[in-house]
Amino acid sequence: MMKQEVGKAAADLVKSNSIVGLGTGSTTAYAIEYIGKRLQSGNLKNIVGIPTSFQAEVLSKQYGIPLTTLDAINHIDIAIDGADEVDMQKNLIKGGGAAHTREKVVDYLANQFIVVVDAGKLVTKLGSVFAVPVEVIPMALTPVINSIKQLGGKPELRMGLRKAGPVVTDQGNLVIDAKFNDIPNPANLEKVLNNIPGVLENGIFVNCADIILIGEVQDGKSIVREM
Ligand SMILES: O=C[C@H](O)[C@H](O)[C@H](O)COP(=O)(O)O
Repeated sequence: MMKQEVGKAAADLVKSNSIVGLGTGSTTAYAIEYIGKRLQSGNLKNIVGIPTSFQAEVLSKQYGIPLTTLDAINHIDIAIDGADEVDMQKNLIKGGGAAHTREKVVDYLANQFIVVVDAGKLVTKLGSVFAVPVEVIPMALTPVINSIKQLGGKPELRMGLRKAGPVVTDQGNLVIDAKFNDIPNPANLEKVLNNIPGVLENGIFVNCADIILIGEVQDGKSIVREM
């Protein structure tokens, strides 16, 4: 319910004649659904979406949102995406759905990036609950795992659910979930992780989010507030 409300609130921020980054995950899925409904009802006109994953592409097609690629456009007006953790400085951990690499490309390009979360995603210290997803090319798996250990992280290869073996990303790579007990400097860890040979991208997003929309229950009612 909270996810639905916050997804709808974000969808309402999309204006006609705009290019929209469409994020990944269960919360953004509601935003995509409502954008589709607004198009259908004529309340929203002439938008084109840039999907951040195969999931976003499938959902957008299902809800009738026309899509394009980054080759065909020169800017993104607004992007809507979920997050796994949000700290007070609007730093994020993303990639719970293994989509953080494409999400980072699209979300950073957007003039306005709206994050949609429920209140359970808010943390005082980034990394205190969630591990940092690190997308790695398959041949580099072992050296990257060793490098993460040297950085003080606890790396775990993400395994599939209802699929034997590891999760494979939309790019055909693997995901290591790296748990750090403390991330004193998220911007620095983002750079250090991306500097390990064989790492494609990690899920720390710094200086990217403009608006955080938070869904929560107050007095038994679902409400949406801005951070
Ligand atoms: O890779 C997935 C994304 O970063 C999602 O946006 C993130 O995991 C949040 O997903 P959800 O809204 O399902 O919690």
